[in-house]
Amino acid sequence: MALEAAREWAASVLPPELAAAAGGDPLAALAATAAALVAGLLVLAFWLRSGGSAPPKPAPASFRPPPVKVDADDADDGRKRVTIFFGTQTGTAEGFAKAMAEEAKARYEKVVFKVVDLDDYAAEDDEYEEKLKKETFALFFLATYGDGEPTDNAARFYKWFTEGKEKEVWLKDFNYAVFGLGNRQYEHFNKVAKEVDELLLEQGGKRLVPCGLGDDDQCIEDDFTAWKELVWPELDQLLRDEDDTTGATTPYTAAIPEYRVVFIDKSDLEFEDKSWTLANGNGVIDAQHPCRANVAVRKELHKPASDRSCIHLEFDISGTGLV
Ligand SMILES: Cc1cc2nc3c(=O)[nH]c(=O)nc-3n(C[C@H](O)[C@H](O)[C@H](O)COP(=O)(O)O)c2cc1C
Repeated sequence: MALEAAREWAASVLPPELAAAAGGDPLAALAATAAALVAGLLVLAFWLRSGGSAPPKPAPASFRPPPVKVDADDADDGRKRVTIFFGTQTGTAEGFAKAMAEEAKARYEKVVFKVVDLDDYAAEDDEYEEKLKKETFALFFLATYGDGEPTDNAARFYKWFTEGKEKEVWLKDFNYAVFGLGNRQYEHFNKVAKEVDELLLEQGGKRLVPCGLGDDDQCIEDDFTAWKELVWPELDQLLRDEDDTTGATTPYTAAIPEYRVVFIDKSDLEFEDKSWTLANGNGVIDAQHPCRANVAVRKELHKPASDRSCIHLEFDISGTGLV
């Protein structure tokens, strides 16, 4: 009887769909609803006891910024640094810059020397000023072409440097020297080097020696050697520590490409090897991939009374692919 009364009461309080889902028994539906409610309350109580926070998410994979690659030459280890820039078209300025660096490394063992292609120095023009401000010792090897134009790899720097800004003093503690590569036969002899040398001075740089004027109409190697002899005493003062025992006359290690010179008497040749003048087997011919060619003209430019020698050579480049 009491069970029947409870069933009637349950039917009056529960929606008919729930009773239908429980097989038409409102009391069973009520019991199932109560059980679900109790289970929900238990989960809620457990969640509140655990501090009410959301279930922990899986820990994100730890993020580490990619390691910054520090060039050993750029690390700030307190050592003095010299940057040797080059602007070249056919490789001579680059060869001189590398030769200078090699010799300087032997002279100043504690100093870091870096040879830099001017094109690679800054990705954007804005970076030139920022980067140059951090330089303290800089050497420039700059060739001139055309109507006193810079080489392709120096063109962007030269435009920025000569046209871009007002000529106020912005270089501080910037010791520099410039060696120009040119040819006196041209109207604008060494214009690029002279211009850069002058502007660096105007803009606050400290010129160590007069601009070297290499002339490949004569012996440009001699000009380079003479200029270096002026530079070393200046660098000695700036780069040598008191405890530096490295001798000033450390032998010179050339980094410029070396070639073997073989004198052949034609009468010794059993047959004339025509393949001598053919291309070098590489896709390109440059300072690193030279090709063979016969000497067509050889003249000593110095008079017999001179204690120097400068030889004018003309090569027969037919068959090399250069013409
Ligand atoms: C086509 C041409 C144009 C040149 N124009 C000039 C010039 O205007 N002024 C100058 O002093 N030298 C000029 N030179 C000489 C070069 O600057 C010189 O040969 C230099 O040593 C080249 O250096 P690099 O091998 O580093 O490019 C010119 C040479 C060539 C082949």
